[in-house]
Amino acid sequence: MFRSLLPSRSKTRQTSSSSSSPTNTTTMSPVAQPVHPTFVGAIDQGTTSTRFIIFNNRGEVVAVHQIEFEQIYPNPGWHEHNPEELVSSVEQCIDGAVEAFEKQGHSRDQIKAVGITNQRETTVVWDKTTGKALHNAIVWTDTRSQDLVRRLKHRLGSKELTERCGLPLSTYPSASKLLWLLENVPEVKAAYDSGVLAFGTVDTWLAYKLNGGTAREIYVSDPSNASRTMFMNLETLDYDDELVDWFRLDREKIKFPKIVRSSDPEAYGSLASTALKGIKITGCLGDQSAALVGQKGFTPGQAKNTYGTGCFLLYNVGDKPVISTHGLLSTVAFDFGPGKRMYALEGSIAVAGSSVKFLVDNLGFIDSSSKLSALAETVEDNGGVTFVTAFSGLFAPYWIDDARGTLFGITAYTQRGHIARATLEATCFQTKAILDSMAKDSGKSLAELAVDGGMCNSDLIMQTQSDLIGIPVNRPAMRETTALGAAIAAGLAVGVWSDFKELDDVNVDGRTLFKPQIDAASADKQFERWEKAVQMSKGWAS
Ligand SMILES: Nc1ncnc2c1ncn2[C@@H]1O[C@H](COP(=O)(O)OP(=O)(O)O)[C@@H](O)[C@H]1O
Ligand SMILES: O=P(O)(O)OC[C@H](O)CO
Repeated sequence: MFRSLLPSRSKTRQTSSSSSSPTNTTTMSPVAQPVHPTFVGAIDQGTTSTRFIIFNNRGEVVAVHQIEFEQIYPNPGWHEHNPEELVSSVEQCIDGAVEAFEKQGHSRDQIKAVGITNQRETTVVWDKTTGKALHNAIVWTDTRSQDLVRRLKHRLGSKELTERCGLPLSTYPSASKLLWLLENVPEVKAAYDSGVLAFGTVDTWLAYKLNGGTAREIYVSDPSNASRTMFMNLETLDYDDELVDWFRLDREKIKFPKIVRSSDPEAYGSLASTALKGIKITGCLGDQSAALVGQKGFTPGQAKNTYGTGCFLLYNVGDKPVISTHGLLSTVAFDFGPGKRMYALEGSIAVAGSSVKFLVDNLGFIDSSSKLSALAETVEDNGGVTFVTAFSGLFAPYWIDDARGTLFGITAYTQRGHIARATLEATCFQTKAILDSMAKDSGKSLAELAVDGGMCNSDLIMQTQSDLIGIPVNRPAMRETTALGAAIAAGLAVGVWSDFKELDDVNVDGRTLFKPQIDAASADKQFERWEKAVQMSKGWAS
């Protein structure tokens, strides 16, 4: 039953070329000048890769180091990461980026603070007396808790959970992953019974380990991460005893991280090792919140859609949570202190860039993600093919846990290009469904969609998206918005920026606007077909 904590198999390749492709790279750009003497570092620990990026105080990327790490799929629907490898990938990225930074003539003490942003919900458990992980991290996409969730749905009060924590009972949040570990892994249960079990999302694990683990015992999380567990009350931004009790967990036996602000000069400690030893960690945001901050979505009504491994649309709804009645999540956008705490409505798509990687790694259609568009452009349209990429069931707005990936419309006419097109369209269709739900929940329609994330490098995907939703799609030139958000959170805590206003000029140049090129009637017709396919994909994993 137990997966061993496998040794690192990550590869690091260094190059001096400037590239935004998701390979293992160190990038040096000539933007930093002596007139901008302060810098902020950002750890971006995503689902498929880790990056450390050093920004100057104009929000420009000065140095990057990126490493892809091992994806562990022990069984169908299971997805794990080695927690030690996540930490070592961060450490290597810090060292690699600092090396590139110093080669440009800068000194590491010009880096004033470091922020963390991370894949959310992914669950790590460790022994607080040894600091050692007790199991591989269970990744947010993992569906092994499906049966457990079905059982929980029969428990009295299951329908009321969402009002308090903003999330639906599903395999996605951390709660069901933690319960699965307690039910299925004797070491985890033994640690719980003897009161030494520590639980955390990836932010907590990284802050703990980067501070030196048991030496300093930093156990913290920010509200944008803690709001993904199902244990946090959205109003109080603290753990809700009734929620924890509902999951039948004993707070005496399990160490939950303290929930602190997303930007804080002291709470997150400092780096105990690496080239930046002694530098404070002063910002922390779940990656989707960080992207909203990096797009400067500080005011209600602003939204962004991030096309990474999954795809996540966050819409700033203001300083009060809005509970969706149309399949969206309610979450904390960020907490930068009084008057600067915002909530978001979220549309979560489990499979986006991972469907592209599926064509590359599993089916060998192409040899890199960046070639998907070229393959899709070998044909004029999808040739009647629809791909419901429900590898982890379907998340928002459908929440169909027994759907699985299904290809519709295959004929002898179908070419690889048609399947490539259907793959990229799937994320765009699901985004359209989410925007429709958002309009129903908020009573407003978006005028424009700000985008980022690896998949947005494809012009074809962005054009398809704009065509299907009928509004312009606005893509920044600097696409590292997630890391920028973490840097902003960290920089605000130490005065690199004193308020949001100072960020007005950050990341505004060189944006590309994709405008709709098809009429609404043909977009609607395509969308109807997608909705039909979604309904037909139900029930496969029941
Ligand atoms: N040009 C491209 N076209 C389509 N997909 C791409 C392209 N470049 C990267 N991707 C996809 O983007 C994803 C990586 O995006 P990224 O934002 O780094 O994700 P994460 O933060 O989840 O690790 C990968 O799944 C990859 O397949
Ligand atoms: O790795 P990403 O960028 O797809 O983001 C993962 C999310 O945080 C999961 O909720």
